Amino acid sequence: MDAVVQHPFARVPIPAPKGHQTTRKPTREEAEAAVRTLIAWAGDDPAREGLIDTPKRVVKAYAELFGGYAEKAADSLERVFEDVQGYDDMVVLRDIPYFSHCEHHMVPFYGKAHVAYYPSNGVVGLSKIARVIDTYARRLQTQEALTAQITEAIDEHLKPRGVAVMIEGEHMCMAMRGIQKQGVSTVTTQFTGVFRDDPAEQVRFITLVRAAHAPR
Ligand SMILES: Nc1nc2c(ncn2[C@@H]2O[C@H](COP(=O)(O)OP(=O)(O)OP(=O)(O)O)[C@@H](O)[C@H]2O)c(=O)[nH]1
Repeated sequence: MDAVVQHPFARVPIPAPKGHQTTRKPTREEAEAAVRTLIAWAGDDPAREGLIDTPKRVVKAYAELFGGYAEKAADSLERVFEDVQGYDDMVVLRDIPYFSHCEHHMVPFYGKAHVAYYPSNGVVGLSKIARVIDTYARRLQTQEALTAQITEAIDEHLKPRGVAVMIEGEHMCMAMRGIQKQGVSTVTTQFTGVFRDDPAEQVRFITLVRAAHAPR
């Protein structure tokens, strides 16, 4: 059997060709060869003109689409603004777009994320919340794990009085293949602190999120 490598960011061992070291990330050339194999397996000719550079492009695209493995949410949440001049109510960011890939089929799911927290030790820059979402979305995910990881990162690093995260997603693995149901929206939520303990806080969060979608 081929040796197995444990990529530092991978959750499962990656089969490696014989003779390779056992603890390294596959090279760009190996990744490109894997794309050529998939093209041929799908039934096309990886050597034809239109496809000749495709493995390079795919690997470059993967570096971007899965760039979240090389990032830490903590880095985005490091800088806290403590002087918020008396503000201690809910901060809500709604309709943050995200793109991710399901870990089952490696096809996209995407939609909107809504995040709220009650500051206790200060606030973070608004863009940093969106960065945390991207750090986790740009990995192989389930929507549930994505929701939990975003919630946990904000809770752990900001230590607010509570965090609420709601994610809406359409999964291409359900729309383009398999059951082929288009337009299905999956909604996941996770709450900590006051949001978890007080259902009225959940209602307030959901009301504020929904207000964005109310007809004008
Ligand atoms: N809970 C959850 N399931 C997901 C997510 N993304 C994809 N799935 C589901 O993962 C399941 C994988 O099921 P399997 O039976 O192992 O794979 P499959 O034969 O391709 O299943 P079908 O999609 O039903 O054709 C499917 O039901 C997908 O809809 C996600 O984010 N969360």
